[in-house]
Amino acid sequence: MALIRLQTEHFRNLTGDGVDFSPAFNLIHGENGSGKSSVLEAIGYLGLGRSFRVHRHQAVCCHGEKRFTVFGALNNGATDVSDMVSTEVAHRVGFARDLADKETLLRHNGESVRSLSSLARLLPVSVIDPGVFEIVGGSPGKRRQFLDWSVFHVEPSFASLWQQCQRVTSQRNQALRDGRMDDHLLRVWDRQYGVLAEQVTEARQAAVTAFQQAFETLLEEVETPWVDGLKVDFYPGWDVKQSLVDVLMSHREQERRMGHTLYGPNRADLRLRYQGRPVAETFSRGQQKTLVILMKIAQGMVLSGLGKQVTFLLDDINAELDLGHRAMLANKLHELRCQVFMTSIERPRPDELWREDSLPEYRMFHVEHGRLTEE
Ligand SMILES: Nc1ncnc2c1ncn2[C@@H]1O[C@H](COP(=O)(O)OP(=O)(O)OP(=O)(O)O)[C@@H](O)[C@H]1O
Repeated sequence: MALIRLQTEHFRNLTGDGVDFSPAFNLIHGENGSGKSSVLEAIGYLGLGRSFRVHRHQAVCCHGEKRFTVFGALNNGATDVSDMVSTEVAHRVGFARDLADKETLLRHNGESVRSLSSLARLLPVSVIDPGVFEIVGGSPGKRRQFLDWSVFHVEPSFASLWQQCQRVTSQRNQALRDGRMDDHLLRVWDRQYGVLAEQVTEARQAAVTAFQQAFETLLEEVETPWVDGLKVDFYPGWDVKQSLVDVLMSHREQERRMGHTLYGPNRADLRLRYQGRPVAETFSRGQQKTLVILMKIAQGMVLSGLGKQVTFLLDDINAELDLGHRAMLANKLHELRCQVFMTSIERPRPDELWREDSLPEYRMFHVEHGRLTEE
């Protein structure tokens, strides 16, 4: 599905006029501080239920207002190229947040919805902003987030499984910190944690395998000098030659000393290495950004194989990327037949990104003082 209409109320500096989008490419340009990232952030709310820039809803609510809303209309998704550009509305979705009573209201086709994941399933949103560098050089948690995004979209029941696993982890942590807790009770938590950990890891492993296949195919197609020697490996959070329960037993004292769980899916990671060294230590900024965008495109390929269309939010495409890399990525996104929102300060030149005979369907927008208008 693709977002074909957006309307906001009291969202940052956006004036909120309804705007129609292309189900393919949307190129948005405007000066610093005009509202480009805010447009992407508002779209992100419909697919993520939160901001991808800040932790608190309060920050995105227009100064002086107490409530903000984001409404979107989605088409019915792409089963072939002609469907992909369909502008017929199939779903109406909404997100509203009241700051005073701290209440979130979610709507789908006029009805209230309780869980965020039902909105997220409709609009899989993949964000490419300055935060992507954390996927390479940040904590393992950032890479788990990256991985779990595709696990969730491949297997939607993963969200509640992961929630249960996190609940048991925090109860177990509490038990580890509580010196009076006897070993018998801790073993009960271990067993529960072990069962959930196996299920989480199985779902993650399946997603990683599908991702690795897509990523390899993609790397074979692109001409980047660093393609050979690049490895993305999944570490489940413990050495799976042993059962997690055994690992926990043999590290009981260490975990008691630290006061939290040291092994299991909450420690999983994706290890990115180039010629045996961490990518974060060897790749330039431009190479890191290219790598993460390719990884996200590979996730998009996996979802596309399941009949789901990803909406990519690419904030400031020009930063760190030369024209050659921008064009390569724009072409790959075009081949994927996904929806893309791309921002830049300068007006983009489609003829620089795509050859004339392979120009995608696109719309061009300008943002000025929070007002988004089609050119
Ligand atoms: N809660 C808010 N209420 C009103 N205005 C806000 C709020 N938060 C941010 N702004 C303003 O909204 C404007 C748009 O910010 P945004 O980050 O979207 O700009 P941008 O076009 O992406 O800029 P840049 O090119 O510098 O990244 C800024 O001028 C900012 O000061």
